[in-house]
Amino acid sequence: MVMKRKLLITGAAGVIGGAVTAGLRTLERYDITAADVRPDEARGIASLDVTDAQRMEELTTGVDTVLHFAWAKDQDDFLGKVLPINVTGAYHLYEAARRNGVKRIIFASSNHATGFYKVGEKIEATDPYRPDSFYGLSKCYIELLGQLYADKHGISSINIRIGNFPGDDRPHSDRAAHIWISARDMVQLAERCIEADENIPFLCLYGTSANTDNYYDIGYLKELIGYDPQDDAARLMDEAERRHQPIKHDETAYQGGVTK
Ligand SMILES: NC(=O)C1=CN([C@@H]2O[C@H](COP(=O)(O)OP(=O)(O)OC[C@H]3O[C@@H](n4cnc5c(N)ncnc54)[C@H](O)[C@@H]3O)[C@@H](O)[C@H]2O)C=CC1
Ligand SMILES: O=C(O)[C@H]1OC(=O)[C@H](O)[C@@H](O)[C@@H]1O
Repeated sequence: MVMKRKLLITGAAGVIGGAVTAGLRTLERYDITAADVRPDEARGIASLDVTDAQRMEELTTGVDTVLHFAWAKDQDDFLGKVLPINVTGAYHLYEAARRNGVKRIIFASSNHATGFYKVGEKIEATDPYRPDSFYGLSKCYIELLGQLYADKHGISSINIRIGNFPGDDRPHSDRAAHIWISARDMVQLAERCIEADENIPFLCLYGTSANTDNYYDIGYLKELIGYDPQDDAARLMDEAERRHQPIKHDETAYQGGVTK
């Protein structure tokens, strides 16, 4: 009998975690534990509060790869949410992973880790951080937590700087056209990160579809991990225009969509 790779997906009741869990389940190739602070028996989602170190320890037992999508929103409440829930939760995850011999953690980072690069600048995933908010800064911290555990404990850490993934699977704004990722591309990217060479110790990458107007050049990911995105925001925006669906015109000076 072929042993299936054991995955833990956190934040599985959420927009991205839900889509990735459903997509990976249809492949029938993985043994998946899905978990969220909002458990849902009907959807096969167990209970996990990322601030509960003991529960994290239980759920990572015997797991090969964790996909970490759990996140308490209210992005810039540094003292109320970012630090006590999201940063602390990531710490518990890495610690539990270390103790339980988890091989790889795939973390849902964000374009906001580098959101203060100017629109028009072509950036690479190895360029210096330019967080545009406490939210973006917390993503930088957690990416580097991954670097620490990769260097010190040999846990392979892949940080996907996700662009824009709205719940209804279509881009809604001019800015989204540069960073959007479709559900099927997100599932493919997650699967490619799970399957990527086990000797990759640490990797940051931008997670977008094959958008005509992408801020980032992601073409190299095809050779590196086999990511071959199928969708393009420009195509869907043309379609939206034909159907008179509203598109927000929200171009800003900075890639994260922020103003000073
Ligand atoms: N949707 C987007 O456009 C982007 C999302 N991301 C990142 O991707 C991840 C997922 O985002 P979404 O699916 O959009 O968010 P979401 O809010 O739909 O999903 C997050 C999930 O985490 C769960 N959660 C909250 N607190 C928790 C806790 N203490 N313990 C366990 N689970 C908890 C929530 O119940 C929710 O189901 C987040 O880390 C987010 O920062 C990054 C860039 C873009
Ligand atoms: O930049 C964006 O569009 C997205 O980036 C993120 O990191 C957020 O989690 C998401 O709510 C935003 O919509």
